[in-house]
Amino acid sequence: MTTTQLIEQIHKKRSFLCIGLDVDLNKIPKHLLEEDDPIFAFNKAIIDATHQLCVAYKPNTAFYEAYGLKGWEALEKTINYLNTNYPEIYTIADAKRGDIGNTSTMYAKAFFEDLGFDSVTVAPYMGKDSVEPFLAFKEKHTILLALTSNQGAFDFQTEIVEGKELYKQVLETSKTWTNSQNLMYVVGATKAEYLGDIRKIIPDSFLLVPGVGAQGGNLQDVCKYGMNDQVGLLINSSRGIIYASQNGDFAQASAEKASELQRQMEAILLQ
Ligand SMILES: O=c1ccn([C@@H]2O[C@H](COP(=O)(O)O)[C@@H](O)[C@H]2O)c(=O)[nH]1
Repeated sequence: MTTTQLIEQIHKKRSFLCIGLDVDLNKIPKHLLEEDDPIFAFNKAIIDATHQLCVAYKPNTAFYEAYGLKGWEALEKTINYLNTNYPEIYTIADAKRGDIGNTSTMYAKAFFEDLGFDSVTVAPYMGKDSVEPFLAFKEKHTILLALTSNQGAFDFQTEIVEGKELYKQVLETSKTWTNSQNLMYVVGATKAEYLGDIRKIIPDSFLLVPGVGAQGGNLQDVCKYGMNDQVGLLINSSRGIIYASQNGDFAQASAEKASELQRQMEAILLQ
């Protein structure tokens, strides 16, 4: 999906919500454990109940890799289900990859060609030759970790290196890479006060913003400092939506949580 198509979907649905599909078998309703593929059964129910309220889904691959082959198969079934039934939905593989060039190429093939995701998250710290193999896929987006939502972001990302915070160096340097127009960036909702500075460096890029809900980030603050005239934000919530209930009504409960965020987004878009 192109950036233009993503923006069209945001306006059509009056939503820039991304729902995180971080499936933990200890947290899903017990009756689903009797299914052949409980992870996919859970995802399918959540997707069917929420797809009109969001523009994107973001499975974090850790939650699939943890279950070995069955987990990877569930991930494949989930992305196939989305691409077949809801092609208007933007898909993000939150895999945080990045390695020497030939290895990055194989990661890019795995997520873009084999699985068919629209985008993948990538760590920037191995530099240009570790990220450009992802950017070589011109129809896809590469989402670079810039300023993450966790406390550990202050260990390195905000450290001053040669007079400038490291995350700012990442933003500025990444703009010089081949096909950098296909970059998006991860900025945690818990770091909303940094968004003003971030927008000075990358005014036009889309930001994937996790950390609303369970991690305490505030939607209004993120929009105040991070929204641009193309919206430019995908706000992710995972646990806050998908684990709204552990009972038979879990899908409906997730839709209610997603709807709460969508209504707030609609009000912000109308301002
Ligand atoms: O800086 C980051 C980067 C990625 N994440 C991921 O987003 C979701 C957040 O889940 P919640 O349940 O809504 O807290 C999860 O997959 C993280 O690994 C992040 O939180 N922060």
